[in-house]
Amino acid sequence: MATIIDGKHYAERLRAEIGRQVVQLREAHLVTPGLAVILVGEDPASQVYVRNKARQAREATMASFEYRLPHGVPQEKLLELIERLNADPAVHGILVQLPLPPQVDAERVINAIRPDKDIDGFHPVNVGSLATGGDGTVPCTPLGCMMLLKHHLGDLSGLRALVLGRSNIVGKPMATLLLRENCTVTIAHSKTVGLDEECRRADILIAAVGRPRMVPGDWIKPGATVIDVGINRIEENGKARLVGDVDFDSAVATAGAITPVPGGVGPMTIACLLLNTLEAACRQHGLPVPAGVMEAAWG
Ligand SMILES: NC(=O)C1=CN([C@@H]2O[C@H](COP(=O)(O)OP(=O)(O)OC[C@H]3O[C@@H](n4cnc5c(N)ncnc54)[C@H](OP(=O)(O)O)[C@@H]3O)[C@@H](O)[C@H]2O)C=CC1
Ligand SMILES: Nc1nc(=O)c2c([nH]1)NC[C@@H]1CN(c3ccc(C(=O)N[C@@H](CCC(=O)O)C(=O)O)cc3)C=[N+]21
Repeated sequence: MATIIDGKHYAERLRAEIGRQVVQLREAHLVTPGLAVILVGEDPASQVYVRNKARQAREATMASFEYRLPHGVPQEKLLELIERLNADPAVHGILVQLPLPPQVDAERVINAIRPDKDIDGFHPVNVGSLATGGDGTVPCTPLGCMMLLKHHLGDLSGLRALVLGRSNIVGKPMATLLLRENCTVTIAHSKTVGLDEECRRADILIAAVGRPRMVPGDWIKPGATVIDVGINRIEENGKARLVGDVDFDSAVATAGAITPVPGGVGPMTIACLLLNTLEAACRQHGLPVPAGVMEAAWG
């Protein structure tokens, strides 16, 4: 039986430590980190995430600003709002919830965010920084996955990692982070031939596909560490529920450790968003970025 990696618990501890750092920052330097979240349209799943982000930011005593724009909002209005937030000294982090409706060019919107306020790490400046080993913002979901992996495995050097999915927000930055930790990295996607065999070679399997329970237990190398990023809403026995990209019930018998859905990567994503906002606030005020936050939180 696999060890269940309790992302919810780790995220709670991390948020508590971030909260302590926020209080120190305010007491020592009169700075309150501010997070602005923009949601376009009424996608129910996005509404849940945005609500959770705002609530958890406030719990960490950060300032939270929420902007809800109608589905049909013209691109110019969205760009104007970003310009305003770019210039607002109370806002240190700006997140535009993806996906965006078709009349909006997501690339243009991301490019409009000031790179030092891009707490998602999606701006090309931050993407380039990650690729070349710089210290720009790392995307929240891969950062959260990496924290769980390092805490569980310690040194990742020489391990074979398979990243299933190559999106800009999860798969690609995840692969870059694993490479930085000296893993031997394979990236698989919808055109990959022999996916089951690729998976069976992996000591670390990251699933970020968006297909409910696509990875069965017999694709998993015995003892492997499995990080399930997928968040899929399905209906089962007449009830709505969330499942990952991995078939948890069969995977738990083969894997050495596995993250559940819900309660795995999702809560870590939000905790890392708050961490990125705290760090952005420090940088924007010319203050040192708090070191060892994860160690302080988890011991
Ligand atoms: N827990 C969290 O915090 C977060 C969870 N998510 C979840 O993670 C999942 C992935 O998200 P995201 O990266 O944005 O998704 P995308 O849809 O952007 O990317 C999906 C990737 O999976 C690949 N893929 C699709 N079908 C298959 C298949 N049958 N076999 C192999 N590869 C396949 C695609 O390949 P190709 O490139 O060839 O099309 C693509 O690279 C979703 O469930 C999403 O909800 C996302 C962000 C945060
Ligand atoms: N610009 C941008 N940045 C993102 O980081 C971003 C985005 N857009 N668009 C959508 C995806 C998805 N995402 C999640 C965040 C938290 C949970 C989360 O907290 N999940 C809980 C369950 C929540 C529930 O019940 O729905 C869990 O897994 O336990 C899930 C998914 C961030 N994303």
